[in-house]
Amino acid sequence: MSEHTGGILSVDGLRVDIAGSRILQGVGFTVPATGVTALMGRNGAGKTTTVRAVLGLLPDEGRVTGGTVTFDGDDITREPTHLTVRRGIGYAPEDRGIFGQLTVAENLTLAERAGGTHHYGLVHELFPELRERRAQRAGTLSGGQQQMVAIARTLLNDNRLIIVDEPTKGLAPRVVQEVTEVLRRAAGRVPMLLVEQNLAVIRELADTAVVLEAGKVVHTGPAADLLADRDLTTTLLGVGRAAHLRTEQGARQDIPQNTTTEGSGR
Ligand SMILES: Nc1ncnc2c1ncn2[C@@H]1O[C@H](COP(=O)(O)OP(=O)(O)OP(=O)(O)O)[C@@H](O)[C@H]1O
Repeated sequence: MSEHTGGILSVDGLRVDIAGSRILQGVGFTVPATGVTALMGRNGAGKTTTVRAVLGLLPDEGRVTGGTVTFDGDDITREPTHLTVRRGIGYAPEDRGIFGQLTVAENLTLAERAGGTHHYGLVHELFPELRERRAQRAGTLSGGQQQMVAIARTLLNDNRLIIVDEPTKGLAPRVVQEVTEVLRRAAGRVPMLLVEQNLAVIRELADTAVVLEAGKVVHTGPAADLLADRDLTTTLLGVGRAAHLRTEQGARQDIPQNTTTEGSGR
């Protein structure tokens, strides 16, 4: 765990252009070295672009045109992805990034980072289901189980931060609940930057909230304070009273679908 007082990850004045358009307009926030930091914002606000810029994974037509990204005190702006990842950053992308034709065990083996320790004991302690299903093809797992594989892949290596992009997007409420539990187990072991729009998930997991709007940070603070302020969540996230009520009443039993993204199934 980092001793760096400024947080494990700092993004400062980050500007990103994609295909000639300015997508990030000077994004700045710090991810504390403990707990879950939620990166929130409406569709198209720039959440995925932010995490992809941090990881050096912008599309070919995208580039960082200003600002800095610092990990554990080191400047990693524009660093090649393989070097950034080796510093100890795990990433579960929005599409989960798992290989459907391969087994659970093969998916984990492929995630092993060369030269490091591989924490199979931890993965199987947190997710015993994956040991039971090690011979099953990942593509035949449920959505919740697939997300478990994606998170397990990040915990397998010596990571000091894991970044998880919209793990509940498009999932049915019951599966959202399963994925929330998976994330909770992971968050007990390593700090997490969680891109998420579902307020019930944020309420369950997040310590800190960072809200993006049109490529800028428009709010940073304790997640509980943001969720307690209905006017603010309505203004920043466009969520109405109904979402709040569902979140408050059903956070444990029946977490609602994404507040701004409808979806169903896996
Ligand atoms: N490859 C690309 N080419 C052109 N524009 C892009 C590209 N990738 C992202 N953008 C634009 O950048 C903006 C931010 O997109 P981004 O995916 O970062 O938002 P987001 O907050 O993650 O949204 P969502 O919740 O819908 O995933 C959007 O307007 C999007 O259209």
